[in-house]
Amino acid sequence: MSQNQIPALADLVSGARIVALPLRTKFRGLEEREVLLFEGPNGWAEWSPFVEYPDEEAAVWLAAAIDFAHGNLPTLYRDRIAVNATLPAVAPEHIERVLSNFGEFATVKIKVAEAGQNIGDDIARIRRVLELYPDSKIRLDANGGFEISEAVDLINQLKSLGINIEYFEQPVASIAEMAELKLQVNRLGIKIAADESVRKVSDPLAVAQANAADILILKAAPLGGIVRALEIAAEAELPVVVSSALDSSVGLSMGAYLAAAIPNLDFDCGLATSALLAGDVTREPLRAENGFIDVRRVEVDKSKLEIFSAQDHRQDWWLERLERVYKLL
Ligand SMILES: O=C(O)CCC(=O)c1ccccc1C(=O)O
Ligand SMILES: [Mg+2]
Repeated sequence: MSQNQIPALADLVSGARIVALPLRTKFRGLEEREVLLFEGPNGWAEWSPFVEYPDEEAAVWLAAAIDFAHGNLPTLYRDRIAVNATLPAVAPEHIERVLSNFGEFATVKIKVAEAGQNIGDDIARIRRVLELYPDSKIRLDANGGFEISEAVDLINQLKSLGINIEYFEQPVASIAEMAELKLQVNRLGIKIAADESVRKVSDPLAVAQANAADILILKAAPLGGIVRALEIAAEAELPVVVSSALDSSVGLSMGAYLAAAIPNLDFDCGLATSALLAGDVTREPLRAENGFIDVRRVEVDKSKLEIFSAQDHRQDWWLERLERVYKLL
């Protein structure tokens, strides 16, 4: 981004709106999602690095948000995006309720490898989803939580149950483990997708160069924005899936623009997560309808900002974080 497209810090601070959105279901251990919103010439943008992220990482998310509010927008190839339902690592008895918020969908991403759970819990979750939605495609996401042997164990157990998966997202943590696991399971017809190995490493292309993934998950915010994410997609020469980070509809709109700007998009995208929120910042949320979300900007609603306004000390925390992180741009 060129310097002249970066707004002054004082303008960012005075225009910042900070909300704490309630979740319907705990996700990543969270019951509320804090996000900072601001408006630029293009419209609203969201800055919402998770609170534990260090400033250097949060700065990449800020560059992405500023670019979406102030920068040039890409050429778009489509005006709606096919999306998957996202199922947190809930117990089987909660699955029907959680998935009912997503409307119709063809694909479910199921979280596995949750701390404190075991592979039996994962299998039970997967089987319950297929009981409720026998025709849905299933993908798994372990957030790097498995050892290689555990991932292989889960894959083999699913095989013996006759359950096919579309792909397995970040089953293990490191690129070296991803490469080794991919070798083992590609033989069984299982594809490996990289998420953290793209967005939480110094070189987002390293996992592709190491032949350690079949698919890349691309998230606009942690990659520094739509332009950078598109470059990665073009250079990696792998199929990509655009996903999000439990954003408000404003953050999801950036994901929708990125997904719309990818020339070849063959998988459903992880952009239906507004269904996990019990509140949003707009009267017209980017909600999946019949398995698609629109590609459009989102208008923020003043009364929603008030209803979900974060507590004073959290506002202060975010504004101080913004001032520190801005200096890193
Ligand atoms: O990809 C999806 O289906 C939704 C987004 C998602 O799973 C997610 C949301 C917040 C933080 C991390 C992740 C993740 O993909 O690991
Ligand atoms: Mg993931």
